[in-house]
Amino acid sequence: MRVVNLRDFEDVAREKLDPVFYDYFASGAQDEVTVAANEAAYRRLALVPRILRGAGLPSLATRVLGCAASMPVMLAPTAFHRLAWPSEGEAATARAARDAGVIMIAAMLSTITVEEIAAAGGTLWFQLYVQPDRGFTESLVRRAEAAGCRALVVTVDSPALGRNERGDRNDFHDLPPGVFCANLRGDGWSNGHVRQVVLSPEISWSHVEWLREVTRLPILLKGVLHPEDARLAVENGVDGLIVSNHGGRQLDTTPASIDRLPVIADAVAGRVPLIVDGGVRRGTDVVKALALGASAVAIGRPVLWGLAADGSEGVAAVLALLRREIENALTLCGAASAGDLGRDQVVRQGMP
Ligand SMILES: Cc1cc2nc3c(=O)[nH]c(=O)nc-3n(C[C@H](O)[C@H](O)[C@H](O)COP(=O)(O)O)c2cc1C
Ligand SMILES: CC(C)CC(=O)C(=O)O
Repeated sequence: MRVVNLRDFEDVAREKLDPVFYDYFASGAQDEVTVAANEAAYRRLALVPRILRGAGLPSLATRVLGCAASMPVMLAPTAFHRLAWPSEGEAATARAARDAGVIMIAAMLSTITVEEIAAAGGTLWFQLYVQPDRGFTESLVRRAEAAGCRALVVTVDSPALGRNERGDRNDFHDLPPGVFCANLRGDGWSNGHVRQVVLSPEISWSHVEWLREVTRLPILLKGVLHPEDARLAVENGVDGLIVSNHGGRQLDTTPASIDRLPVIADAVAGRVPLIVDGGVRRGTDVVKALALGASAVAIGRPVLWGLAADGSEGVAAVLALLRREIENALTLCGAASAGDLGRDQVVRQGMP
C-alpha cells in the first residue's frame, strides 16, 4: 500500500502488529467518546485563508521553553515502544526525532532507559508520573536531568488509570516477557525486579510545589482542560501546559482538547506556552492549533503507527509527511510563519 498521509500509517501498523498491542495503542477509555471527539473537533473547525500577502515559503522553525525545534510538532510521551518495534523500542523513535529536529517527550514508562533514549542525542523532555515515594520520584528527576532532558512534563490527568475495555477483553494486563518499564528497574532492586507504577489519587498541588523545589528544569503540566487549573498552574510557578485529555484514554467523555485551547489561552494570557495534543492527524490540524494559541502540538498514536510500520524510518516518514502538510497549509493560509496566523482565521464550520 502506498502511504500518503498519517492515517495510512495506522492501516499499515494494524496489519503488522499483534492485535492485542494494536488495541492497546489505538484504544481509549470505555466508549472511546473522547478518542473520536478529538479528531472530530478538528473537522468541525474551518480555516479562513488570507490572500495576497506575499508571504513566500513559510518557516516552521520555533522555540519552546528555550528548546529549538524545526517545526511546532513534538512527540507526545507514549509508553512501551518495544511493543511496536521490539528490537529497539524508543531508541528508534528518538533517532527519528533527532534527525527531524523535533522535541521528543520520553515517557517514564519507556521500555529502554531514559539514558539509552538520550544516547540518540536529540532534544528530550522527560514525562513523569509523580510516585507517592518521593525519594524514588526525585531519583527519576535526577536521572532525567543527568541524561540531558531539558524539561519535566508532569502528567496530571491520571490520578487513576482510565478504564480500558479493549484491554480487559484482550486480558492485556502485563507486558510480554522481556519487555518492561526500564526506568523502574532501580539499582537497589534484585535482578529483574521492576517497580510497579503507581497512579495515585493523592497527587496534589503540593507535589508540584515540591517538584518546583527539586528541579530547576522547566516544569509543564500535561492534561490540563479547565481554565481555573491553568491559572493555578501559572500561580504555582509552572512553566508550560499541555492541553490534553490523554488521547481519550483517561476520563471518557472529556471534551476534545482543541476545543479547550481557546479558554485556556485566555486564562493564561500568554504567560506560559501552551501545547495541545489529541487527534492531530493533518497539517491543517496543526495550523488550527497554532492559530488558536498553541506554541506547538504533540502527536501520540501517529508516531506509534510509524514505528510499528517501519521503525525509525517509519517515524521519520510520519514527521516528514506532517511537515510537508504544515508547510502547504501555512502557505495556503497566506502565513509566513505561525506568528502570522490570527485567531480570526479559525471559525466553526457552518458559521459565518
Ligand atoms: C499507547 C499510548 C500510550 C501512552 N502513554 C502515555 C504515558 O505513558 N504518559 C503520558 O503522559 N501520556 C501517555 N499517552 C498519551 C499521549 O501522551 C497523548 O496525550 C495522546 O496520545 C495524544 O493523542 P493522539 O494519540 O490522538 O495524538 C499515551 C498514549 C497512547 C496512545
Ligand atoms: C500504562 C499507562 C499508565 C500508560 C499510559 O499513559 C497510557 O497507556 O495511556
